[in-house]
Amino acid sequence: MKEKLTEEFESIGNMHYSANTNTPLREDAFVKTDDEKVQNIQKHFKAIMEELGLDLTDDSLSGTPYRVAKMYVKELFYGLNPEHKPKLSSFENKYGYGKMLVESNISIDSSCEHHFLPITGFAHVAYIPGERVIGLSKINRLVDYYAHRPQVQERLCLQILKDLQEALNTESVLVMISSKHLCVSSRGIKDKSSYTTTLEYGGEFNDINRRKEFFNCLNQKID
Ligand SMILES: Nc1nc2c(ncn2[C@@H]2O[C@H](COP(=O)(O)OP(=O)(O)OP(=O)(O)O)[C@@H](O)[C@H]2O)c(=O)[nH]1
Ligand SMILES: [Zn+2]
Repeated sequence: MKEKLTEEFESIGNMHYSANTNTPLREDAFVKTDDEKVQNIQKHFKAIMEELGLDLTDDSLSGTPYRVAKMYVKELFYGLNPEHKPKLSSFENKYGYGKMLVESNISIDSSCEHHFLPITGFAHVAYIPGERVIGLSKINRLVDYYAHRPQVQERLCLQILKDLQEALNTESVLVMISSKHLCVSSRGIKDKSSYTTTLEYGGEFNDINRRKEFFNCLNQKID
């Protein structure tokens, strides 16, 4: 089972890119269960808090190592466990819809792998169907899955793009992410106003007119 999961994880969408966009993982990444990971991280985080001089006998602090460990494994980083990868059910494009579909304002809640601080913002995804269409919510679910790993925004963008290209069997997919990195706004340079936009695409989106059409769709307001 564990070997199978590792294989699955490593084979994620190698179809269209020679660059390796996989999240760097240790070989033993799937040996321990999530509950074992929570137990171990709890001990390590207790040591960090004690090193900072905090008194863990205080009843407000005593549960924090467990809370943080559970939050890492089960709330912030569940996308490291391939068992949580959504099934991207696709359907035959019987109706022959052939123009652009845009799923916009998909919430991004991710974490920066350099500082383990939040990345928050939105993803906008577009594709031009061939023979297959995909359930709309599966796009949001895929974004959510890859966001819940320690990330850099460029790789997050590519991981979403590659899986959608594979599921839809077309290169004509575009993924745009605009987000704020707390590691830029709340520490270091402490720039509160800047945000980061990444844009990756293939197929028909190489045509500037297709990308303009996409940007026009983003400007539509429905409420
Ligand atoms: N390319 C890219 N860089 C990121 C992302 N998230 C954070 N970073 C950057 O990663 C870099 C890490 O740089 P270092 O110099 O090793 O770390 P640092 O001393 O904490 O850097 P400062 O943030 O400049 O204080 C910083 O410039 C971050 O802004 C991301 O998603 N993509
Ligand atoms: Zn960071």
